[in-house]
Parts: sequence; structure tokens; C-alpha cells
Amino acid sequence: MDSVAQLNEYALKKHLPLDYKVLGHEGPAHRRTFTMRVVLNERAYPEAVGNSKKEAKQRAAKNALECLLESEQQAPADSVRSLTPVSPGLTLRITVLCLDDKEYPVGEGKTVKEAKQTAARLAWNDLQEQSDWDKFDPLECLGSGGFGSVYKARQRLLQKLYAVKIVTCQEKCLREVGTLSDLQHPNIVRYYNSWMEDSAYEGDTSADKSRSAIRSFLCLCCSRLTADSAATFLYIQMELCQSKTLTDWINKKNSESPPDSKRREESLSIARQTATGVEYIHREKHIHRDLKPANILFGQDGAVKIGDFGLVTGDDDDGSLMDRTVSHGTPTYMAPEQNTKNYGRKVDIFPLGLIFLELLWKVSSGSERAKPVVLDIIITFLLSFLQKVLIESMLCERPEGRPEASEVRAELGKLSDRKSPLESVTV
Ligand SMILES: Nc1ncnc2c1ncn2[C@@H]1O[C@H](COP(=O)(O)OP(=O)(O)OP(=O)(O)O)[C@@H](O)[C@H]1O
Repeated sequence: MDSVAQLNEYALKKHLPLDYKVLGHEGPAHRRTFTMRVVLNERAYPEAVGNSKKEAKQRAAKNALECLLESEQQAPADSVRSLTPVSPGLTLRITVLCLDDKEYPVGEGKTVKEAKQTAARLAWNDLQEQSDWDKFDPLECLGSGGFGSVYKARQRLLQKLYAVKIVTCQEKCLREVGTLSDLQHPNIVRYYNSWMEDSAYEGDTSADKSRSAIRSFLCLCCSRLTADSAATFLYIQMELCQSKTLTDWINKKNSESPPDSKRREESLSIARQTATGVEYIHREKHIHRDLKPANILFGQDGAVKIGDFGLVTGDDDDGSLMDRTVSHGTPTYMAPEQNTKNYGRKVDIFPLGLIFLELLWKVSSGSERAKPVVLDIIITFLLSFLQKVLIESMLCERPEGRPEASEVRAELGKLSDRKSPLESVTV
């Protein structure tokens, strides 16, 4: 097969300049060998030796064709770029691996294959050194809690949006990650990944203002909370929920005049989804311990998502009470026994009862709502019989008197099936 003809045709088709260079000859006149190489589009291909210039030229063309074929077969489009050798005398091949618009270190080798392998290894090493957070573009701060902040961020490779919670790494945060990674349910904020980065993640050379602001904020948090410059940050990549929490939902409904006629229906749906999420948490042997409207979010599709598992703890198998750390949780929503050392999963039912009340009725905010006299008025006079029975039992002083989350979910299902006119009453 005429390699020279083939290569000439290739160069012609691609409009590339092609040259055959004689690099020299060796040996006595009767046994002379010639060395030649192809230079195509300013790129030199492996040299070849032949007993005549014609033979060397054919062989050099064959080398070039093989290299071209190899790079076309092995390189996914746009992922590997071949460069010209640094100096015309070198037979090295140099390739650069490009991923996600980033150029990685140049790889060298005696063949295209070898150069590509080197380039791939260098790119891999580079990726390993890259911080996971560098794979995201922070877009906006969604909110801040006691231990850090939550950011909306776009993952560069897939261009997908996530919520990334960045916190100074405390026991609470590790517990949250541990639990979230165990839980997968449509009514629980979905967890994707987590990693640690230390405060050495600095470099204010970055042009990215958001990153810089995050870094400054975290350094501040870090020195305030731990007084340890080497404190580690925990990054938690989660499903991105809507920015409004259940608190916002309740406030909006309470401010509407005339009252929204769909409030009861929507409230029951939210309550049922929340109870379903809690039922799942309990079935997985966890207790949330910090249920409140601010920790209940909505997914992009509007589904209820229970979040903030910072106070989560393990439940025991038989439901008996356990010895626990005293007084975790948000006081206005806390079950009475949560102030003691002995409590079980029923501490989650009490705040659920209060949340349901807030969902259904426009009640005054804050601790007022939980006062027995206020609850009595609402429960006795304003709720339907079924709602009364359910919510009253959920707010029972004694944990044993409260229903299981599965029972609450089942009762709410029955309530949703009944039609009842909404009364808007402020207590
Ligand atoms: N997955 C998410 N998607 C969208 N927004 C979120 C997500 N998780 C949290 N947020 C927002 O970020 C805010 C802060 O959340 P975070 O869980 O850190 O703090 P918190 O619950 O206010 O405080 P703490 O952790 O101290 O109890 C929340 O109020 C919420 O608005």
C-alpha cells in the first residue's frame, strides 16, 4: 500500500502543510541507509530508516499515518490535544488532556500512546490535588446557622445545582452527615457527598469574590468557635431545596386576607408528608430532636423535605427510654421530657403536634403558642373532633400517651379525605 499517497491525500483533504525531511544518511555508499521523518502541520512524526530515500519516505509516511490513526481512535473528541514537539529535533510526542475546559499538565512520550498515558496520569494527579470545593461555583448564600452557612452552588462538570453546607467540623456536623448518608426518602433532604477541607484552603489570589467571602466567614467562625487555626471544615453536598422554609409558608398564609381557602387541604398534605418523613426516620432508628417549621423545607417539586439533622441521635430498638444529653432542641418546640436525660423517639411527636396546629390555624407566634391555656382554647373550641383527638394526643405531657409517627400519618390520611370548611382564627 502506498503510504505516501495516502498521507498526501490526508494532508490535502485537511488542508495541512506536509513536508518529508531527510534527517541524514549512514554507512558506505553500497550499503547506505537514509533517515526521514514526516512533518505535518508543523508537527514532527517518528523518523524512519530505509535503504533508499523512497523506502525511508514510505516508512516515515506509514509512521505518521499510524500515529494519526492511533490518536483518532483513542482520543475521545476534544479530550486530548496534541502539541508540536518543543524542538524540531525531538521525536517526543506531547499531548495535553482537556477536561471541563481546563488544561492539565503536558505529557511527553516516545509515542502518542505513551504521551497520552503520561498526560492522563498528570491530569489525574492534578485532579487529586484539586479541592472538591473547586469543582463547584458558589452562587449565593442561602442561609447561616450556628455552625456555618449553606450555599447554592453549581457543580462545574455536570452543571447541576446543589446546596452545600460548609461548617466548622464539630461532632454535631459529623453526626448530621452520618445520618443523612443513611437516609434516603422523598421527604428527607437528599444527601450526596461530604468531604473535609482544612483552613489552609486560603489563597486570596482567587478572583472569585464569593469564595473569598466564604473563606473569610469560615475563618472568623473557626477562630470564634475553636480558637484553632488548623480547624477542619466539613462540606456537605445536598439536594437544593426551595429557599422558603415552612416558617415562610406559615407566615405567608397567616398574612393573607381573606384567608386562603386551600389552606386546610395544603396543610394536611404538608402535615402528612412530614409525618411520613418522621415515620421513616424512626423506622431507621433515629430521632430528629429538632423538628420545627424552620427545619422543614420544600423540594424543587414542592414535596416536603425534613432537613437539619444536626441534633439527630440514635433510637433504641424496643422504644424504651434512653439516657441522653440533656436539653438539646429548640425550646419552643421541645417536648417536656427533652429537658431530662430520659427520652425516646416520642420527643419528635410533640413538635409535630405544634407544627400541625400552626399549619391549620393562625396562632400567635413564639412560646405563647405552646402555653397550655392557649392550646386548650384552640383544641377545645376550634378544631374539628378528629383534629382535636389527634393533636391533643400528640401534645400529651406523657410520651407514652403520644401516638407513633405511623399512626399520625394514618390518621392524617383519614383527615385529608374529609372535607371541612376552614375557619381563620387568631388566638
Ligand atoms: N438543602 C437545602 N436547600 C436549600 N436551602 C437550604 C438547604 N439546607 C439549608 N438551607 C437553608 O440554609 C439555612 C441554614 O441552614 P442550616 O441547617 O445551616 O441552619 P439552621 O437550621 O438555621 O441552624 P442550625 O444548624 O444552627 O440549627 C436554612 O434556614 C435554609 O433556609
